[in-house]
Amino acid sequence: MRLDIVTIFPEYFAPLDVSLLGKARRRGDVDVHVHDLRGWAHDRHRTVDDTPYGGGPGMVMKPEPWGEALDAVVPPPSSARLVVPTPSGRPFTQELAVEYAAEPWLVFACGRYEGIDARVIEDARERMPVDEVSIGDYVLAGGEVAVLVIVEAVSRLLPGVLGNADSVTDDSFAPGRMEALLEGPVYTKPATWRGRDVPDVLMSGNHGAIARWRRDQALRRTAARRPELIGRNPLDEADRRALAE
Ligand SMILES: COc1cc(COC(=O)c2cn[nH]c2)cc(-c2cccnc2)c1
Repeated sequence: MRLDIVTIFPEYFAPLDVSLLGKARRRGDVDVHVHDLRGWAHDRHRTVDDTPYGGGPGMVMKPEPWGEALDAVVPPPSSARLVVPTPSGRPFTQELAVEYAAEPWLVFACGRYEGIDARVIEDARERMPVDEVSIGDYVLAGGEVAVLVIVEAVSRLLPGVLGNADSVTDDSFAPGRMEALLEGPVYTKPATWRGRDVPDVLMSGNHGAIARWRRDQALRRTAARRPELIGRNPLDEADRRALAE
């Protein structure tokens, strides 16, 4: 997979060498290229923003540098999938992460200020798929952190990046599973820590009972923290009992 990232803060992406992605890069599974948008701002001050038409606070990113940058990074007629993190985007979900993990080429546009001139997205849509995605209902100063989130969620799904392949299919939001339950509590050695014991069932070796206990914990946690997700899961009698207790 090739990833291109266009930003006015290329240094934001130094962490990509140390995270999960570092391994994937060294293995050659991912090829990351970071580009400084100012490279396509030709005035003396390398200006990338200007005041918004119609007035209002803040600044808007100018279309010309973006147009030239995207033409250079994705030379026509080639096509990549353009991902633009923005508070006004559609929700970035595990399902979309799985979709992105299957893409050969993703290009990320990091917006700053109040956003990017809308014509940049319109122009790009004429020659590549463009997704405006939100990683959450809050406003960041720029898209860089959102790109790090998306790139990490996607790269961990790439074959071989995670040590244990199972842990990806067991993800609570993995679309492969019939459900979207939150992860329940997890434990490791020591068996007793500060006077607190690991639940006996997990020490029992009874894999049926362990699976039941884990599902009950996930159901209860989901009902308590994300009740809106419960309805997405087919519940059997045992599930309903667990929720009723
Ligand atoms: C591309 O246009 C953008 C991008 C971003 C950075 O992304 C996020 O904030 C985000 C991404 N998922 N969740 C939040 C911020 C704005 C913006 C809008 C209004 C006022 N101030 C800033 C516009």
